[in-house]
Amino acid sequence: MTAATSKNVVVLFPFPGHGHLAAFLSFAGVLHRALPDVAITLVSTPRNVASLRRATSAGHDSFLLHELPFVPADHGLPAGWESSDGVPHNRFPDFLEALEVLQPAFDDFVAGATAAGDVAVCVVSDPFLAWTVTVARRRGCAHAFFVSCGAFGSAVVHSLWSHLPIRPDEAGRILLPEYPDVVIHRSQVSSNVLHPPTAVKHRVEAFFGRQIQLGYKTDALLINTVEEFEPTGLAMLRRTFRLPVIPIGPLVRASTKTTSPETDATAGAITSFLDSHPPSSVLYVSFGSQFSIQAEHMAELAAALEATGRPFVWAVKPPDGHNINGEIQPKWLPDGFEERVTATKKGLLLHGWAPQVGILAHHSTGAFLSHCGWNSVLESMTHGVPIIGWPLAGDQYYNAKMLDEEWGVCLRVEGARGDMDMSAIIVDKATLVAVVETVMSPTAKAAEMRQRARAIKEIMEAAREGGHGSSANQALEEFFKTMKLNG
Ligand SMILES: O=c1ccn([C@@H]2O[C@H](COP(=O)(O)OP(=O)(O)O[C@H]3O[C@H](CO)[C@@H](O)[C@H](O)[C@H]3O)[C@@H](O)[C@H]2O)c(=O)[nH]1
Repeated sequence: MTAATSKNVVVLFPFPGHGHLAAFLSFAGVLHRALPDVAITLVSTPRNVASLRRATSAGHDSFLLHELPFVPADHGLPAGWESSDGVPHNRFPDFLEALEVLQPAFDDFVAGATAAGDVAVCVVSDPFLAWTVTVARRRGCAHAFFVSCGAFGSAVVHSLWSHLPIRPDEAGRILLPEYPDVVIHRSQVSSNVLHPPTAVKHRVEAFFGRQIQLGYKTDALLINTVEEFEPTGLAMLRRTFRLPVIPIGPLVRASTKTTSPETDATAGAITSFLDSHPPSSVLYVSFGSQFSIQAEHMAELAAALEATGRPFVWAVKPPDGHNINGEIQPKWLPDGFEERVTATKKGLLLHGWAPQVGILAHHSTGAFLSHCGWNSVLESMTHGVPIIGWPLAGDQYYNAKMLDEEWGVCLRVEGARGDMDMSAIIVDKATLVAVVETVMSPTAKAAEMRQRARAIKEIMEAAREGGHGSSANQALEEFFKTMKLNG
């Protein structure tokens, strides 16, 4: 691939949430390596730009940052609410609507970028910021969505959003008109999108209605996935959108180096814990950067982990309804739980940010109990680690469904299907013990899951950017052609 002239400008606009920002950062890195002379700018609100700047100082120095003015209080949001990570689920519609007001400032920025005349400006945004299409069209720019979720999950979510409000049948089944083969259960969709309507649901419906219509006006969909890993989901999206649907993945963060005495100490403790256990014997538990399980489920999970006696590393966060970046209160875990598992060297509780990729890369990690956020899915699959799926919201249900039904690499926790605000979720100690034992003990199912995870790992390795004939390279070429960038 030859270098482009600096007359190419790519403007990347991620949705403000950790998983989305991280995926866009990886994408920026890939773009820069493929076309070093393209000017890449990441655009976001002040706090997110500050966090991207910190990431920049850790090695991403290949792009510029641009800050759009955003004051949460102007939209009735508490100070600091600039990232979906800190926004409680019942305020999510407020957050989504607030971001729509960034449009005039973004328009000014794109107008400035195109002012030079002979510059090709291309806008790549998150689908949650679909209004960027309007700006791109107004300013004569190419536009693509970069979807940091998987293809199957995106197709299902898109279908659900296209038919709001959702009316399950008497058995709780939801049929997707575009995809008659896919059946979703009522407990696998957010209550925000279910019939009967309420004032909040009307707002969510109106927001998604706007996104859906704009979604068809883009030039391409870039998906952080791999053709051979998600043929069904990609085919579904291509059928629906009739646009280039380009699997650009797997974009997965590298296992990062530690940068402070504090993180060095944590990393050291994790490594020595993992080193002290046999290969594939440790269960890693994490529910991502935005979600947490309910308080009663935390207690059941802790009791189950202790009962199995299987070694585990748990990136533990306060339960749903609390600040998930806050301290763990003793009442959320069984009495003396952490002290006991630490003393017996059976468990390691990680408070704060866990070095997830490093843990998944360690040979002692045997399975991942995960909410099935797409980044976690890709990180697990690129390291050949099978998943115990405990989805909590949105695409996570469909990611788990795809991994389970298409690949047999994920065992879903029975009963963990309800969304965050449904009281009818039943996940108890016995259920959790059974599923952990199935995956962590030498069962036929566990062996099969490991073998399938290894097969997916190979697919991911073959696809990765850089290798000769890699499908990620082909995808990039297709992207450059569609966006009319010089490759
Ligand atoms: O202690 C932690 C917690 C998280 N992570 C990282 O944070 C990311 C989490 O991403 P993901 O697994 O996708 O979960 P969420 O943060 O919940 O991601 C949101 O965004 C995803 C798409 O980008 C969607 O698939 C999810 O449903 C949505 O919740 C991953 O890279 C993890 O490695 C850590 O490194 N340490």
